[in-house]
Amino acid sequence: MTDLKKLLIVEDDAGLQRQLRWAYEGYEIHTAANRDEAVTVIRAEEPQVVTLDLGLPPDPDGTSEGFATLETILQLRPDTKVIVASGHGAHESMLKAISLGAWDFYQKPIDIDALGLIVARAFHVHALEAENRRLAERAEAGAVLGGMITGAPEMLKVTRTIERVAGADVSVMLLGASGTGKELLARGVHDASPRKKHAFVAINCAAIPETLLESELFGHEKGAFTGAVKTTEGKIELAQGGTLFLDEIGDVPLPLQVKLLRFLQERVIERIGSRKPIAVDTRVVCATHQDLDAMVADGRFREDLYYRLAEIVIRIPSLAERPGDAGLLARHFLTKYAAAMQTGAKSFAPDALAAIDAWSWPGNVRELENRVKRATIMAEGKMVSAADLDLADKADPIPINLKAARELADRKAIRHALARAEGNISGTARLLGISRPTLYDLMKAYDLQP
Ligand SMILES: Nc1ncnc2c1ncn2[C@@H]1O[C@H](COP(=O)(O)OP(=O)(O)OP(=O)(O)O)[C@@H](O)[C@H]1O
Repeated sequence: MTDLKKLLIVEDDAGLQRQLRWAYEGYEIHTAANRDEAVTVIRAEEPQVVTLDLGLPPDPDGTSEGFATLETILQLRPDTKVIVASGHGAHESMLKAISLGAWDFYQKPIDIDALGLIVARAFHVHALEAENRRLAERAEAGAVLGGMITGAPEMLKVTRTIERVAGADVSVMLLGASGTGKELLARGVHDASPRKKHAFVAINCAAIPETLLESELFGHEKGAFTGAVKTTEGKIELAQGGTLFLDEIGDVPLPLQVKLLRFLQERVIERIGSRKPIAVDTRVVCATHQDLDAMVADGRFREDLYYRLAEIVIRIPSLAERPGDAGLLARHFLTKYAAAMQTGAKSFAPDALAAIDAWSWPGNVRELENRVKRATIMAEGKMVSAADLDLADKADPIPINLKAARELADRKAIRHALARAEGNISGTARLLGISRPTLYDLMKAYDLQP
């Protein structure tokens, strides 16, 4: 929406309409003499403020058409500030108008100066509300949980869950595909917890050879094995007081699972080559992209360890399951890498945006970050193209069409409701929250059978 202040005057008296039109300065004025004209202006111009005469044709001496117009305006643009005018002594009509959502009222005959003040205040409040909404949207769609960029409700739900569980000293298991941000979220758990002043220690159990993993985790004494030239603390010990993040927990071999379980039960470790127990107070967060339930079922992962690690289980949606996030993250990474590498790339060309939206992102955020980083270097001008992202020809040829999307959603909901109501039309309409005639119309339009 533009910042231009647009005022719609709905008034059927041509003389009064003219008088009002010239009474204001600094606004773009539109006029309407009846409901239809008002609706046309609301749709086309989206005025922030409307003055509405309740006595409109075909009921110029009553209020019915005025109220109907008020309701239509608020249905179309609920944020519009509607100031209602009515004849002297029409106290009840005013109260009704306010209860229907009008912002303010004034009584005829019109006092131009007083009305001018009400209109100016309405614009002011509208601007404040719009700014508030913008700020709230930015906060929602921006960085959450220190550094997580998301605007997707699916992911915001995850971050809120994490914020809630961070304070309780429970173990957290993050399940999600590679590159979905599990490590970032594990860090989020740590940063939002009372342990944040202590260390966050991460170890990727899949990246370390089996033979070294035990020593990495538990540490070793000097001379414990060939090559152990000095005593070394393990990652568990290093996370004393803080948080230990065990990435790819599904890759821990069974013998080491036993040792991990013992640590989680007794909260003590022994370095390799030592019998001295060392008490360690650390919170464990783990993650995996594997199906741990299946691994437990066929004996590849210990069930008792699973329950120790999974006091809270959080599933991280893939990037494809978070509509809109790919574009948001792409812009974030473009800004970041263009600044870091001092390139001229500033924005995405339309074909790049379409490709980003349509691509399925099998490698999730990591893939997106890599593609944008590469594209920032490859782009020749200010615009990053789909080819720079190596996504040319990969955009979905189906254009986004809201009508088609709505029809699909309608069909799905009606089919579900019909199934639940066992084909009963009244029951189906009730479940859907619509009237029977509306349901009949929709079923006819979509050619659906009960
Ligand atoms: N929502 C996000 N906002 C900003 N950066 C993100 C987001 N999600 C992931 N990243 C970045 O994407 C990269 C991959 O994320 P991360 O390492 O947390 O994923 P992962 O799920 O732990 O991956 P893997 O399972 O492969 O270890 C990192 O550079 C991370 O900073």
